[in-house]
Formats: sequence, structure tokens, C-alpha cells
Amino acid sequence: MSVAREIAAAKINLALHVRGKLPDGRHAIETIFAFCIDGDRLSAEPAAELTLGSSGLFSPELPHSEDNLVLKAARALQEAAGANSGAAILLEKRLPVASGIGGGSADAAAALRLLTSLWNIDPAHAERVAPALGSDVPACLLSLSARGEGAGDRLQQIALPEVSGMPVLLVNPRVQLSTAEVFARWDGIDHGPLGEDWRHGRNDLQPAAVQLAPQIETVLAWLSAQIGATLVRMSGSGATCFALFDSEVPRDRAAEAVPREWWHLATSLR
Ligand SMILES: C[C@@](CO)(OP(=O)(O)O)[C@H](O)COP(=O)(O)OP(=O)(O)OC[C@H]1O[C@@H](n2ccc(N)nc2=O)[C@H](O)[C@@H]1O
Ligand SMILES: Nc1ncnc2c1ncn2[C@@H]1O[C@H](COP(=O)(O)OP(=O)(O)O)[C@@H](O)[C@H]1O
Repeated sequence: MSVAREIAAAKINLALHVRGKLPDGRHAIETIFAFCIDGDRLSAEPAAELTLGSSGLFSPELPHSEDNLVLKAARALQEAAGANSGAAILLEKRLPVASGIGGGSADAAAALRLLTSLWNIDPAHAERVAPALGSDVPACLLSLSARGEGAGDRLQQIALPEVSGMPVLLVNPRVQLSTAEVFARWDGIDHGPLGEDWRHGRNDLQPAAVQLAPQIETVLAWLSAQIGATLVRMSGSGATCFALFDSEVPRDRAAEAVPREWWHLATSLR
């Protein structure tokens, strides 16, 4: 039987500026999305019903399968396309849950791509259902570098030759942070737009995330002290932080030295 496979690529926000509030209560952001070559892994094969199984280090931390964004995405797509086929989906959960690197959004987007191909339906259905599944889902559906505005779902694809293929180290102090709680603690001050060069940008959610998880400052300081780290920042609403490197050797050396109680992933950007 044919098995379809997809990577739910880990997302990082190279910069994330919060500019204000939107009428729907969410926040207006300006961000640069970049994607790693690694992430969660999804596979699916045709079946009469829609089912989800999971494996992987972070599988025990996933919500009950009906609340899982993978099944929510699958049901939304089924409805939009009027498809009555099912699928047996498997999720290998390798990325920490609620960690600022896409997580559920990347899985939902990967499920949309996977089922679009398995059910042989128009990809426009996936694009239509993506925004309601989460502000980050349209970016994750694309999984290519992009500038995001609005709630993060108004996208403009951009080439980022300066980081394409660049080695990156992701580190999480093993604390889950709720995106809603972090946004709720944003100081309400517009610290200015994200200009042309994201390297001069910031992550405006960092102070709010640090209030909830002070360990983030320890991770940022640790990454900044690593030889060869050229830029260190927190991703999304945290608590995962990343360091960019010019080559793999110093990234791997840093990866080997990551304290054992933290999670890390040595990878590179697409
Ligand atoms: C902060 C970002 C940056 O890329 O990433 P993560 O930390 O989740 O990875 C995203 O904007 C997160 O997108 P996503 O994870 O899809 O969030 P959603 O499910 O849409 O929203 C969860 C909650 O976060 C808040 N939220 C989200 C997006 C936004 N622009 N403003 C908000 O205030 C709202 O309280 C919302 O109810
Ligand atoms: N497949 C999934 N992977 C991770 N989280 C999921 C998944 N499905 C649902 N969730 C829920 O979504 C929340 C993670 O969302 P969010 O905080 O936006 O994560 P992140 O910051 O990693 O993007 C978690 O609280 C989790 O309960």
C-alpha cells in the first residue's frame, strides 16, 4: 500500500516585532520566518477512517488525539474538499511541544500537504483552511523563508541567501510556554518596525517569555558564549532559542556541550 511522507519543518523567527493589537484580539506582528531541514515526521496511508498514532521523544506530551492539530487539520481539509476518504496518520514527535518553533502548526501544515497528495485534491483547499488552524500555519504550509505581517498569516515569500544552508543550533530548557500567555504579557509598547535587515531586529516577546521562564536568559547567555555563534535569539513565543554558525564544526562542538537537562537540535536552515 502507498505510504506518503512529510517533514514538519521546525520554524524559527529570525526576528519578531510586535506592533500592536488587531481588532480580533490577536497581535499585529512583523516577522521573518525561516525553516530548518529537520522537524517532526508524518506519514499516512489510505484507510477507511481518520486515525492518528504517535511515537517519538515528545509523543507523551501531545494532547489527546482529537485535540491534536494534525487531526483538526485533516478534518478541516476533508470538509473543505468534500473528501470522504480516511487516512491512518503517524506522527513522530521529535520537537518539544509549546516551544516557539512551530510545533503543532508545523504538524498541521504537514498534515495538509500529506493529505492533499494522498487524497489527490486541489492544494487550494489546504491554503484556504490553513489560517483558521493557527496564525503560523500558512507560513508552515509554505515552509520557505517569508516575511509575515498581520497576525503572522499575511505572507510575502522572500529569498534569504545569507542564511540558506546555514548551520543552526536550537536549544530549549525543557519548559513549555503557552503562546497566548506570552502574548498577554507583552508590554504593550511598540518598539518600532522590522526594517530591511532582520539581523538588526529583535524578538519583542522575549521579555514576556523570560518573566514566565527565566531559564531562557541562561540559554541565551550560554549560546552567546559558544565559539562561532554569530547571532543568538529566542524564537517565537519561546522558550526555544537558536544560534547561527558559519560552519558545522563549531555548531557540532557547541551541540556536544549542551547541558544534558536541555533539549537541543543541531540542524541547518533550508
Ligand atoms: C508567536 C508565533 C510567531 O511565529 O509562534 P509560536 O511561538 O507559536 O511558535 C506565532 O505568532 C503564533 O502562532 P500560532 O502558534 O499559530 O498561534 P495561534 O494558535 O494562532 O494563537 C494562539 C494564541 O496566541 C495569541 N496570538 C497569536 C498570534 C498573534 N499574532 N497574536 C496573538 O495574540 C492569541 O492569544 C492566540 O489565541
Ligand atoms: N501536533 C501537535 N504538536 C504540538 N502541539 C500540539 C499539537 N497539536 C496540538 N497541540 C497543542 O498546541 C499547543 C502548542 O501550540 P503553540 O504554543 O502555538 O506551540 P509553539 O509555540 O511550539 O508553536 C500545545 O499546547 C499543544 O497542546
